[in-house]
This record gives sequence, structure tokens and C-alpha cells, in this order.
Amino acid sequence: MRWAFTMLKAVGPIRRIPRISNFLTACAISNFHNTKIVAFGSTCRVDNPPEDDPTLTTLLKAGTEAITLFGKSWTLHVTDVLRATLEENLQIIEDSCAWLKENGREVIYDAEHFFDGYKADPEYALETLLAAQAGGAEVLVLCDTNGGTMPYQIQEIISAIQPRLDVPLGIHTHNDAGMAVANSIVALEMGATHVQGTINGYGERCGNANLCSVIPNIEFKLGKTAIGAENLKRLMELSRFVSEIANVYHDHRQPYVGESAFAHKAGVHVDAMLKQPATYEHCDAEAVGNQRRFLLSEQSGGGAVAAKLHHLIPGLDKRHPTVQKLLQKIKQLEHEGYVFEAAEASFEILARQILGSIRRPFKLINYRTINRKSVAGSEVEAIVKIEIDGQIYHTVGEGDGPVNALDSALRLALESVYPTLKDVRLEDYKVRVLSSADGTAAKVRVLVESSDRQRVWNTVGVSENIIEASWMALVDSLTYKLLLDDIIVVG
Ligand SMILES: CC(=O)SCCNC(=O)CCNC(=O)[C@H](O)C(C)(C)COP(=O)(O)OP(=O)(O)OC[C@H]1O[C@@H](n2cnc3c(N)ncnc32)[C@H](O)[C@@H]1OP(=O)(O)O
Ligand SMILES: CC(C)C(=O)C(=O)O
Repeated sequence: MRWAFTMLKAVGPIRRIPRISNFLTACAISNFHNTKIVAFGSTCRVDNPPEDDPTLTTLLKAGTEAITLFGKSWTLHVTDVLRATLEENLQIIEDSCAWLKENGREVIYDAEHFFDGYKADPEYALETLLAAQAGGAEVLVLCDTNGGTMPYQIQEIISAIQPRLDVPLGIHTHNDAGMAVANSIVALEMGATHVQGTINGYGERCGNANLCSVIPNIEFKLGKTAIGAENLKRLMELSRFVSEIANVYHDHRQPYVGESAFAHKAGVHVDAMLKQPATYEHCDAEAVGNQRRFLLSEQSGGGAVAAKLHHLIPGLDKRHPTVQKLLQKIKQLEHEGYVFEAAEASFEILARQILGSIRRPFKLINYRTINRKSVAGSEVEAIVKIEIDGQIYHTVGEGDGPVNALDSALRLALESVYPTLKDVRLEDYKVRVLSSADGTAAKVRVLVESSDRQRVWNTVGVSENIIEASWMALVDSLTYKLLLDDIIVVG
């Protein structure tokens, strides 16, 4: 199986060379074990012989072992976009592939709009592939560029062309009809041996085939080896890493690698899962580096609560009075607007309070926020007074807003006693109005996501006062970090 995880898609005129070659020089001296960097660009222009074409010469100068060339398969694109004749397009495909081959490169040919082209004129679309094959392309990648092809059409078209080609096929799909992964899998099932996609499916419009789904599907559903069991265990870590680098919120609902992929909420599901894990899961969470989670909510039963407490009290019976007490408390708080399924850290703190296995890190005496707005701009300040082990801390913090200022003031006091709190980052802050009919007097729910770069956790606060709700979620977040670090655990 060949992989095209990421492609260098910006190869263009000469003026781009320095930036690209810096990147490629860095790649060339990196010691990749499983990765091959591939330069990417189009066939030459009709008016240019390959050796004078700025795109092709730049691709060659990139110095990569392999080059992906894309060319037109659809008559509409040839006539209306390239503004060339159908024969000229066949010629530039063959000549471009052949010239790169003559210059010692491995050539991957991406047949742009192949499926739409085939629907419009099957014979011509096939001829474009034959031209690339004649030019020496090592693999012919069929692209569903507009993302509108259905899996059964992929199957029909591949069956029709396969007998007429001699080189291996690849697949490149987009997700405009929500079929990118399905279409890739169909093509692979039919014998394609090269798949192009992106981590988390990031890409133009609705995205590309999500390799975080394609890869485990190959391993678990097609029964073939893609990256192997050991690498597969790091898939979720990779998915999170790429979203972090891209500065895009990690999608909890992603198959296999989303935080919710193995999260169970309904009491009936949780009860069955505890009896037999195969009842509500199609594969093993740990095989892709994920983990099973039981979410607590007003839909929970005792089984879910007991399972949640397993790491604190192994073997706890779901009918135990503590379980029932906690269950009642959760239902009452959820009725007031809390959501523990999205705030597991707050649940753990609540459970430990009921079990008496937590020491609160500080006692609040009071806090206050001051918002000063003038023509010169706005200033926000928070003053916090707390007690830690009998000692009073009185601190002032400034911020962009009252919550930010409160966070600064609280940390100023706490970090001198609990230095690991310096590692806590607020990743996300969400506010939801719970009873909009009450206008500005409505209750709000604040959800905070925090991390210490190794772990991520979520906390919740609910109040009629947005600052109060934020304070609650903030305090739970810092408290949970101290729990994770074993600093305030009791017993
Ligand atoms: C199919 C895909 O989606 S692959 C993703 C392609 N990647 C990108 O578009 C991102 C990077 N792109 C770029 O940097 C620029 O668009 C460049 C450098 C490639 C071209 O820049 P420019 O020369 O300024 O042209 P511009 O972007 O305006 O137009 C695209 C040109 O490519 C031509 N072109 C499109 N497909 C092909 C092809 N398969 N073979 C040859 N030329 C092609 C178009 O006809 C158009 O040429 P024209 O100006 O003569 O009409
Ligand atoms: C040419 C390729 C790689 C592409 O993005 C497409 O056709 O979808």
C-alpha cells in the first residue's frame, strides 16, 4: 500500500523556488523512515515544451525523488479552462510525464476530475490515463475532484477501466457529498494500491478523504496492512497533533480518533457495555490510541456512575448507597443546567467531594471585578482574596475581560503554593444561555477546556451571573490539575 499523506501543492513559477527549496532542503536532511516527500504540480502549458515550462522545471528543481503531476481528464476542463484542444491535452500529459521520467523522477499521475470526465466522455477520460501511462507514470490516481461521485459509481467506473490499464491505480477523493472515505475504501477494495488524503480530512471546501478513517478501515474492515498495529495505536495522538499545528479545534465526533468515538451515554448502552464490550462498539478503542468513556447525564443509570468510580473504588456495586447518592446529585445538577458529559473533570471533583477523597486547594474569601470603560479604551481588573493553609492571599490581576482578569489574579495567588498550575492553559471557553426567555436574567452555563500540554480536561459552572459561572468552571479546572498531579488527593 502506498501513501500520500500530504502533498506539496504550491509548486509554481520560478519566483517560488527559494521558499520551496528551503522546505525541501530541510526535508532532504531529515531522516524520515516511512515518509517520502513528493513535489506536486500540473502538466506543462500547451505553448511550452516541458524543458521550458516554469512549473515542470520548478518541480524538477525541488529535488524530490517522486513528483505528482495533475492533468485534465474532463473535456469541459480541457476546452473551457485550459482552452486547448483534446489532442493537445493528451500530448502535454504524455510529454510532461515522459520528461520527468527522463530526468530520473518517479511520476505519480493525478487524473483531475477523472470520474466527472468519465461520466461526460468515457473514452476520452481513459485516453488521458493511457497518455500518462505511455509517458511512464508509475501510478494513475483517479480523482473525484468535485467530490460528488457515489461509491457505486466509483465501483462501476473502476471495473470498466481496470482491464485496459497496465499500471497500478490510486484514489484521491473529496468530501462534498460526504463520500470521501467510502469512495476511497471502494477503490482500495477493488485493487487500488495508493490512496491520497489528509489527516483529519482537512482540505478544500468540505475536505479530502480523512486518513484517520481510511487507515483504520483498511486495517480493520479490509483486513489489509496499512501502517501496522503498533503505529495505529498512535493515530489519535497524530490526529490531535495535526489539529494543534493547524490551530483547528479537534473534532470530537471524528470516527476512530474523536474524543466521542467511544463515548457511551445512554444508561442502557452503558449497562450493556459493562456486561459485554462488543455490544455497542465496532472495534477496540485502544487499537487507535483512543479510550472508552462513559458519559454521565440525566440519562445515566447506576451502572454508569459505578463504572465512572471504578478507578476510585474498584468493584463498587451499582446499587451501593454512594452510587445512588451521586446519581441523584447528578440528576439534580443537570436539571439546574449542568452537563457532566462535557465536563468530566467537574464530575470527578463532585464524586470525590461526596467520597471525601479530595482536599479543596483553597478557601474563597471574596473576589470582585472592575470594568472601566472610557474614551481611551477599556481596562478590566480583578481582585481575589483567598485562604490557603491558614494564610491569606490578596491579589490583583488584569485581563482582556473579567474572566481573564479573575484567572490572572487567582493564579497569582495559587501558583506560589502550587507551581504546576503554571502549565495550565485555557484551550476553550464556551457560554450557553440556558433560559433565553428570562433575557439578561437568564442562567448561563460556562464550559471550559483546559490542558497542561499532556492532558486535556473539561469543567462546568452554572449561574445567573456569567462571572460566577466562569469562576466555578475556572476553579474546577485548576483543582482538577492538582488532582491529576496527586497534590490534593486524600486517602
Ligand atoms: C486540481 C487541484 O485542485 S490541484 C491544487 C492546485 N493547487 C493550487 O492551485 C495552489 C497553488 N497554485 C498556485 O500557486 C498558482 O495557481 C499557480 C502557480 C499553480 C499558477 O498561477 P498563475 O500562473 O498565476 O495562474 P492562475 O492560478 O491564475 O490560473 C491557473 C492556471 O493554471 C492552468 N492549469 C490548470 N490546470 C492545468 C493543468 N492540468 N495543466 C496545465 N495548466 C493548468 C489554468 O489554465 C490557468 O492558466 P491560464 O492562466 O493560462 O489560464
Ligand atoms: C489533482 C488533485 C490532487 C486534486 O486535488 C483533485 O483533483 O481533487
